[in-house]
Amino acid sequence: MKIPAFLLRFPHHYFSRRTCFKSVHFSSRSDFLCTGSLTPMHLCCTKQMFSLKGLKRGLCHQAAIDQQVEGLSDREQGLVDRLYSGLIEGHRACLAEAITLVESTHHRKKKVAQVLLQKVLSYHREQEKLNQGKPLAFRVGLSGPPGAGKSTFIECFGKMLTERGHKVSVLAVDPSSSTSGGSLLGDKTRMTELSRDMNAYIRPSPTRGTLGGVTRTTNEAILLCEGGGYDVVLVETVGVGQSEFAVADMVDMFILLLPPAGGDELQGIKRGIIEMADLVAINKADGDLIVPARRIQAEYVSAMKLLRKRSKVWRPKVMRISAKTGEGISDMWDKMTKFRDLVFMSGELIAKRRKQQKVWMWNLIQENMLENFRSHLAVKDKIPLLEEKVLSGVLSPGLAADLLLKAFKGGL
Ligand SMILES: Nc1nc2c(ncn2[C@@H]2O[C@H](COP(=O)(O)OP(=O)(O)OP(=O)(O)O)[C@@H](O)[C@H]2O)c(=O)[nH]1
Repeated sequence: MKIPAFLLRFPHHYFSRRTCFKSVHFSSRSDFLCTGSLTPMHLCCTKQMFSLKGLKRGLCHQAAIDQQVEGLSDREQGLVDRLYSGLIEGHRACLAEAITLVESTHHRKKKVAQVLLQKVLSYHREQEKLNQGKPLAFRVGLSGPPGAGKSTFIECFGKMLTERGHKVSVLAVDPSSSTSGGSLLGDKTRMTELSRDMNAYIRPSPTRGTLGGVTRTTNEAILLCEGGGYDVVLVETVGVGQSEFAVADMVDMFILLLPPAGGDELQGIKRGIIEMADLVAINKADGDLIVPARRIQAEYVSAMKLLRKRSKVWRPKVMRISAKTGEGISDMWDKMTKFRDLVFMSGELIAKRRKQQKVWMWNLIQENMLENFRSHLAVKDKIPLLEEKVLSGVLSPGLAADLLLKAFKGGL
């Protein structure tokens, strides 16, 4: 489709008319994510603006931002400007406020948050260009069963990094709270010393919402932390559910922290998560636990040899550490930076981040679609009825799903 010249010159004019074309070409749209021009949330919200095939990249991008900005009141625009400059100047209070904003489920606040994120993304791109394309921050996922020593480790590891001049943020993802009503990570006082450190920022995930919601806000919180100058972003999760898979999809490196305990005690840990690990750290390798820690290390070394190779330049490592004594922590950081440098130099890091952006966008679409489906008037009342029929064996799940989907499509 040929784009009229006046549209290229006045994209505002074009988009403000809310012209919406039916055709949707997602593959070309994914480019916006891969180049970091848009956040997946932004693209998800404004996808009707991208339906004109072949529209120039810069034009779409700018128009999308402009339209979002245009929709804001002066007060909202003022808030975006204040949070943005505060964030870039490194004020922790602004970072905290900005994360609260992205966590909000309020319609207006969500919109304001997207404008802010968009500005932060533009800032990122500029900074990364200055940094020869190297990412501003190292995103690290940390998972492990309850009691493995995650908080003790983060405290020790975080302090070591801040002493070396790094700025560290810790985002604790705990979606268990949304299903069980209790919080595994948020309830107790954790990492007391690190939380007092001015070069560290610790944030528990929201205690409400679905895993999808938590995933979105964590991804966005990562961007904000990076905008705030944190060069190491640690995303912590309890390794007993689905959250660790979600976290593995947001980070550059995924670390599994395990206690020196055997198979039975680690039943909660899913096999799949071991396959995601770039590094397995057997913690508590001190005192009487040194011997079992060695044994567990050997077991994991042989188990991991059997796993499919995920990187051309890195073989997952298994090492022993003690978060209590600090033994092995510095060596662990050396391995982590080696990993970061190797995957960056090989191009794997950038490719991984691009892929993650796409996964993030599709997760958002999936989540939104499902939410629309469940709350749609044509379906809402039928769901419990059909669920009941499936449970009692009167209807097959396939037929029930067909009936619901038909009702949904009919109601569109
Ligand atoms: N001996 C020894 N004990 C440790 C070490 N790291 C942690 N611990 C102990 O293990 C227990 C659990 O540590 P936490 O840091 O709270 O573990 P966690 O994984 O954060 O646990 P949750 O907060 O329940 O998820 C505490 O009693 C720690 O003192 C270590 O390196 N050596």
